[in-house]
Amino acid sequence: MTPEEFLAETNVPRETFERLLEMDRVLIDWSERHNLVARSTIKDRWHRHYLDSAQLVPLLPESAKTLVDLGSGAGFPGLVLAAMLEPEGVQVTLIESTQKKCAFLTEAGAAMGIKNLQVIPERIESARLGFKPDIVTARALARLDKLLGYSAGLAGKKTKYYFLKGQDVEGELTEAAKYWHMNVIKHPSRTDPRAAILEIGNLARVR
Ligand SMILES: C[S@@+](CC[C@H](N)C(=O)[O-])C[C@H]1O[C@@H](n2cnc3c(N)ncnc32)[C@H](O)[C@@H]1O
Repeated sequence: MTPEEFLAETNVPRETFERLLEMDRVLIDWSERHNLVARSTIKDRWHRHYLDSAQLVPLLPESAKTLVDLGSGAGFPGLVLAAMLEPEGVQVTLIESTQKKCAFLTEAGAAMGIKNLQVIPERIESARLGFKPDIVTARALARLDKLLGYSAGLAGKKTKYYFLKGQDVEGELTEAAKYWHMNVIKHPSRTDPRAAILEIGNLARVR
């Protein structure tokens, strides 16, 4: 997928597209020196990473004002969502424990001219938000049970969770159901027929 094909697929406003192109310029520059995303995925990054992230936007509640992305890595999905949701006034927080990746996220966010962005360079387990986010997102961070443990520590009763999940989503749901009550909607992925997006609400621990 080319950037122009991404634009046609998502129909993002021109200004948002320019910001994503700027993110990509910084990503490619850093990728020559650092391993930010798997090298095998760089050629098809507009499909594998940008579209994979952008597909979350139509699923998110319009009333949301705060979003926290866990283990953001090179900014997927968190930095893409920050660019796409800034016009809606959504504040985006990225939590990432690797300092080098945080430096990338901060530099890319500044180059993109994004103002609704906060990068927390800490482990999720020790991060203190000071607010209960409306939305928590994550991709390729941990299996669902562990993700929910991370999330529950940060979130409030009304928080909704959107996790991009791979092939073993059913196994992860079965495992997590031993420890968590939750309402789950499983959305098909637009980028990978074997993958799914889990939308989770009403999360509570099994007692
Ligand atoms: C496999 S990468 C995925 C990155 C990105 N979400 C993506 O899908 O491209 C997982 C990222 O989570 C970060 N990470 C892992 N455990 C973490 C923790 N406990 N707290 C914060 N970040 C963590 C790692 O440093 C890494 O950048």
